[in-house]
Amino acid sequence: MNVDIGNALASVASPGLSRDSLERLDEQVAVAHERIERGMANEEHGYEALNLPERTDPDAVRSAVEPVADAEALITVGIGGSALGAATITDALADESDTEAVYLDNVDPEWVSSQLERLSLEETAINVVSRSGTTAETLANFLVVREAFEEAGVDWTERTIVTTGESSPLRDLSERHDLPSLSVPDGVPGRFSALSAVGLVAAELCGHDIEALLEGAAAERETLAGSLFDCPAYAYGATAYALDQRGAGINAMLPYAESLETFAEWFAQLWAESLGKDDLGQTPARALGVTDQHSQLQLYRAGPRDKLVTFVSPGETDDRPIPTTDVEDLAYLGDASLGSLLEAEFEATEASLAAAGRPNVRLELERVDEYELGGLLYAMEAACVLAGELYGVNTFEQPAVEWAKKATRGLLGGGEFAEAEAVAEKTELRVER
Ligand SMILES: O=P(O)(O)OC[C@H]1O[C@H](O)[C@H](O)[C@@H](O)[C@@H]1O
Repeated sequence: MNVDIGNALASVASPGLSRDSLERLDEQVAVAHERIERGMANEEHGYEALNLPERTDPDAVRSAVEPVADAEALITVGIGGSALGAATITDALADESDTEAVYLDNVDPEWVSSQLERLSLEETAINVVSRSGTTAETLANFLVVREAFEEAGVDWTERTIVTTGESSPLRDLSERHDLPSLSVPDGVPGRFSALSAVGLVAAELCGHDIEALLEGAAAERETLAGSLFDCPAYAYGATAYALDQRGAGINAMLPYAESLETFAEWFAQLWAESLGKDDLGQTPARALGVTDQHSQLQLYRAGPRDKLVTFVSPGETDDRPIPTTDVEDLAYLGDASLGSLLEAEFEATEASLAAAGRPNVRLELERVDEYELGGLLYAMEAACVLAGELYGVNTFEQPAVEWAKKATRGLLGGGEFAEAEAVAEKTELRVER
């Protein structure tokens, strides 16, 4: 992945950066890099995620998937970090696959039922993924899926893979039913686990080259260096952090490929859960080029000066010519293709933001394939770890999420009532029709 931070500089942007301020920040980047390398070398919690390109064993993934290799669909039952990495990969590469990847993360009953009703369950495999093995949504959806298989007369134990952490209730279940199981590696938080078995099971079953994903990530790992001017991932992380310090508290992620829409969702969890603590952090906003040019661009160019826009250029794509027409007003489209139109819109939008003094950064892929995608995921994780060091927060915890998790359990009678009572006692100000 390459990164162009030119449009984040003060000459064109406000709240922009100057080259001098980036050079001063680079001293902090050097210190942060040493800390990151030390954490990786000592396999410390969180930092260990940046070792995944060397640690992940593609053969273990392949043998777990083997019994269901002919499945027409794979239901991944998981949420947050246990679903979004895998979904980013299979959505980005969906065109190359005959196997449908379905993700049951939400517990919206109508949606879950509609998915189970439309799939042919005897041709479907299940991967239940939870690092903790205790997430209510995942366990509830798994129980529902299991029951649907039983009702359809399909032996779910023949079609289920379990991906979980070491001391998890799901591990006991996989042992009891002798299910193929994979580990969420120790020291790897869910949102940093895309390049472990968590992200790779669906990719493998859908026929993607998981080695190439890891190779792309390993190549990015090689670029980690003590200066933001030598390392694209750090250039991004440091620029995003520095712009936030100047008021760009929102980071709008704007990939210019339909296939990368889920990547923006994955990035949102990574950035929000990792950096949003101690009253600090930068709010990720999900967007899609060119669609959001026609819905959000007005705000990005002329609204509050509180945003960084991150463009993702997908590089080479299959193209499709635009047919010629004798309608005079449309003649300019005559020599164009959908691809060249998309590219022109991308450049025009970047320039329009820059001209209005709105900072933006461009992440460049050569194309959307396994290698480039592995590099992009790794680079964003490294960028996030660097940003966490610069903010001085604990990047790898998410204590604020736990409160609501416990309260939900409490409301359902599963203990931890202190939080549940707080929910029940909330102040109400209802306006009724
Ligand atoms: O993998 P699990 O333990 O089921 O966790 C799934 C998700 O749960 C919570 O919402 C955490 O905040 C996320 O970071 C995590 O990815």
